[in-house]
Amino acid sequence: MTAVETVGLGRRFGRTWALRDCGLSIPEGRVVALVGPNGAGKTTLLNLVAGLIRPSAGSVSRFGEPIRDDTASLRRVAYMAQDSALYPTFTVTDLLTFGRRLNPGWDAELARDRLDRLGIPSRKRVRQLSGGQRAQAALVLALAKRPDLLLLDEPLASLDPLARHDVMAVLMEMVALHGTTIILSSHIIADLVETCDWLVAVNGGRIQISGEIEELLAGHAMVSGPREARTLLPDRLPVVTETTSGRQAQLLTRTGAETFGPAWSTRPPTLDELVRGYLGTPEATALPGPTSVVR
Ligand SMILES: Nc1ncnc2c1ncn2[C@@H]1O[C@H](COP(=O)(O)OP(=O)(O)OP(=O)(O)O)[C@@H](O)[C@H]1O
Repeated sequence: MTAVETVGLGRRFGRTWALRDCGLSIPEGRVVALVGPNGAGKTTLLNLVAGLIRPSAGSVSRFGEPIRDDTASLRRVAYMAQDSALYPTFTVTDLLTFGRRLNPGWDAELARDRLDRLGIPSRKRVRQLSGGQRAQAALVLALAKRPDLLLLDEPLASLDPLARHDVMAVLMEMVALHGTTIILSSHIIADLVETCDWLVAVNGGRIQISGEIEELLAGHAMVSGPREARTLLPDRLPVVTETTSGRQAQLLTRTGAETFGPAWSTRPPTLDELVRGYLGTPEATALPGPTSVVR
């Protein structure tokens, strides 16, 4: 089953398109890394999938159904927004009471255990928590709802490295135990490598990549060799991006494990190299179709 499907999805603010022609099909049970530079359209996409804003064009469906405002549909989704707007005068206990009353499937044990483990005192008010503690509390609210689809907008941004690692482990547990589909945006690719198995890259309001990370890595190569041997590479090589450093040239290509003679070495890219290669070349795309061969 598809967890999220968008067809020709677009959202305009005034005359500016924040997101355009977005076609995505994300299978259930995936942990999706949503990446893109500042202002790319990531939050806009998450807001559309959460149903917080309406499309200016196209459509979104979750679990095969168009987004509706009814409680049954909303119950399946949790969204932790970037600014995790928690009521500042609420205590942590108030937040949990609020969560329990609003959500029939509320997992009180999960919420309590996690807050205890994080050492977040339940008597403290939201405004007395640190930025990282507030983010953790917001995440607890999202997790304890036990959603089928969990949307997280930069959940790791205010967390220290250990906390980031811990959050990713909790997300993995959610997927393993409940088959939750998770879409999380982040600027720190290293945090995503071990956990995410699907990549969506947005750039300038357009989707550049959407696919299984393993397949994407296997379908690309880092090709390195001496600059002066550049002419020995095939003319029609699908190059995503090319950099030179001293006498060395390095290309990210859509060629998989091909080899190009003794002067050139080929290896699969890392996730970071793949993402940087595409985001640095906004016109490149790894989506299927006639635009997929870059140059
Ligand atoms: N409510 C709004 N009114 C006007 N413009 C908006 C609004 N929300 C977003 N935009 C514009 O839409 C574009 C995409 O913004 P969005 O917040 O989706 O980007 P993002 O990828 O989440 O960025 P970041 O990584 O900086 O959080 C930007 O140009 C932004 O200025």
